[in-house]
Amino acid sequence: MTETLAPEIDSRDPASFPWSVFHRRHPVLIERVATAFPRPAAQRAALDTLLTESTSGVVTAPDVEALRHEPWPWWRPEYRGVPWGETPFLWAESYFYRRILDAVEFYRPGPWRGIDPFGPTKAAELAGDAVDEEMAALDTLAPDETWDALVRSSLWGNRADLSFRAGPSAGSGTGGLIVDESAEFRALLHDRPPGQAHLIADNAGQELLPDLVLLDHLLGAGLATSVVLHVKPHPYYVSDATPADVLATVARLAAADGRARTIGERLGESLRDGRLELRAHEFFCGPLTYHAMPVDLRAQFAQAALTIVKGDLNYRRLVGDRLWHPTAPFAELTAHFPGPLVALRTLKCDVAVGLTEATVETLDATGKPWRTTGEYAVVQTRS
Ligand SMILES: O=P(O)(O)OC[C@@]1(O)O[C@H](CO)[C@@H](O)[C@@H]1O
Repeated sequence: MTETLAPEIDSRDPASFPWSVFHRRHPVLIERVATAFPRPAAQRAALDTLLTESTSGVVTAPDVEALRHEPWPWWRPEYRGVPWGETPFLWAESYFYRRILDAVEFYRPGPWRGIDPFGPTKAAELAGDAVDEEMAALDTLAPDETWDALVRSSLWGNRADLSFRAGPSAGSGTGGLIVDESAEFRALLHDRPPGQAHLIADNAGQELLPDLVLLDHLLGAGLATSVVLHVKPHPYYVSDATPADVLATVARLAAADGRARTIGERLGESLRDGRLELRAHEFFCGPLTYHAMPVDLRAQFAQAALTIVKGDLNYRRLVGDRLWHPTAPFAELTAHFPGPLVALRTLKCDVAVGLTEATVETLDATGKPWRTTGEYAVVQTRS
């Protein structure tokens, strides 16, 4: 049971998934950030220093100059001098991404201020064929399959996370849904009076596009009176959606043909008339779980008819970044979250909860990793 907290995940074990994130994914990521733009040598050096420090050194304090321009309220002085792997994985990853922003002078007044270090990769994905295919597929949907198809593409869009492509563990096949509460999700919207629906976004590109289409559907089908889309206020994890990414995605839809264009134009209208509201709370870029949500954000979800929580990182923050037993009850672990919720998540880290004993046995019996490959997914609800 969950009365006692399971161990918090860290990245000290070289055989662990979090270790591979720091030692295999991050070098690829740093190289990409370093070369995506012709950066001055000082930025390249700062990125290299960060990589060396986070793989074989100890945690150092954030740059004072950077903090003057943008505070990072989550700095923990007790971690100074500690090997990165011995700090909580959730904190360490978050700090790593903040340090990337500092290395590329994201907050420092000057020419690099506000330039998204992941912008080129996100732009390439948004311009790519996969997005064209997703948009073209909208024209083939029969009305009676629309809901299921939109939920499916929002869910599996999470698998397309760009950080995944920086690592070796992306599987090719799709394992499938290992918790499927799609019917409960549907009921939460279809069998209740419509209210304000919220969606906590995850990645830009192939994930954000179907998220936006889903929100448009909620409005158009009368399943929500208004919708709120929560994104990161600034670049965070490699492919995380920012307000600029939302606007680019709406523009991409509106510039397409067929149904995608209609949806894009309608989303633009909804942004203008406030039926679709974009919010970007600073907390979304912090290393804390949602148990520690500030009161203003908590109040927003408390009055929501439903909150859709997207992706792997949001899931870790929702249930806690801990080595829970995979049968630990989802409802119990998310009881702290105000209001009804649904999690749409492909599994890309060690955290797994809410599975049945039989499912765990079947997955374990495959003899292959199932928690971290993105091949499996869950739709989990709590009313
Ligand atoms: O939240 P997302 O985009 O679904 O997934 C993000 C994520 O998979 O990337 C990291 C590894 O790079 C994981 O720690 C993390 O959970």
